[in-house]
Amino acid sequence: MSVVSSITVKVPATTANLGPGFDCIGVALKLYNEFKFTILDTDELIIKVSGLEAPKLQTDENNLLYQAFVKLYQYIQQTPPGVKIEIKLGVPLARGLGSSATAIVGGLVAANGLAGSPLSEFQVMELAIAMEGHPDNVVPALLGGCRLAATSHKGWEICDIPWHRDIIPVVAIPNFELSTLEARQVLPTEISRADAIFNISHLGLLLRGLATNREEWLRAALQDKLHQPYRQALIPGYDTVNLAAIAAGAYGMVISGAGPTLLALVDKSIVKSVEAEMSSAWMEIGVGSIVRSIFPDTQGANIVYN
Ligand SMILES: Nc1ncnc2c1ncn2[C@@H]1O[C@H](COP(=O)(O)OP(=O)(O)OP(=O)(O)O)[C@@H](O)[C@H]1O
Ligand SMILES: N[C@@H](CCO)C(=O)O
Repeated sequence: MSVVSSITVKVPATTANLGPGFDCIGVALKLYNEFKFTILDTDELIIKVSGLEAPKLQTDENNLLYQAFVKLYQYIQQTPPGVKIEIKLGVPLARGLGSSATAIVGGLVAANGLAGSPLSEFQVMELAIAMEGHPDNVVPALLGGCRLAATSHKGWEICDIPWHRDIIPVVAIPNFELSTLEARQVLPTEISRADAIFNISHLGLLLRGLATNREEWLRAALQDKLHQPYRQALIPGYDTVNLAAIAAGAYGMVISGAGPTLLALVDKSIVKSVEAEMSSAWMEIGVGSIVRSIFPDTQGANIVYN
């Protein structure tokens, strides 16, 4: 086991659910947070944050990245060392782009690397799922690509989902936050059989649509009855942006993760017009936003030893 004293981990943003795949599917995106951990010879905790929305992050032991770091040391029954953490934020916070998953995966992967890799990637993934409470962001954040997670007698089965290269995600990120906690509180605890059948069939269609880029399948597949109907009211302008995306030719629009970011899936030939229409739709009702296409990331969390 080689133990190092400094490590940098780069972790991608993710978009979870993709409409009907609530709590089980997500895809990594080429937008990153970078975390550098340096072990100190005192028991101090120093956290420095730079980049997007840096002042919003806690810089004490309540910081989620640090909590994940500590979690791994507790799991391997070691005392966490004093550490300096330098955070470069590229993923906006509490917008439905998996910022908390980057922190959980980043802290666990860094601690595992610094401790000499006592845990396998699968064990790190299990810890990450337990911390986040659902697998759909942390799994693609760790492994890259589009991933489906299902429970099994062994714990989890993870399946890589083929993604046709001409399908481009366009994200419309508003200038307000929505915490996952709040967006989960509006969901019903029970659903009807009809809604369950609706989502099972649409998720199946989505998997084939993603593999083939077949227009009529994707146009039908991005619908959902488990979470989006209840969350739309938390996102001002949802209907306006949805209509604009569809009118511009997107296959469909969904809530990215728990929101408030809205995500359109688009054939590469019309990306620019969908970006422009979604952006002006939000502007019309006075919501500032950043709208851009972001390609899927295939690498996942990436370690750089210093
Ligand atoms: N890089 C980070 N370092 C430490 N904590 C972070 C970091 N990024 C996010 N967090 C914590 O996670 C919170 C956001 O988590 P939340 O689950 O509400 O949103 P999200 O992960 O961005 O969205 P979603 O889960 O819907 O994709 C932040 O308010 C912050 O407390
Ligand atoms: N599947 C999760 C993703 C956000 O963490 C949700 O929609 O609540």
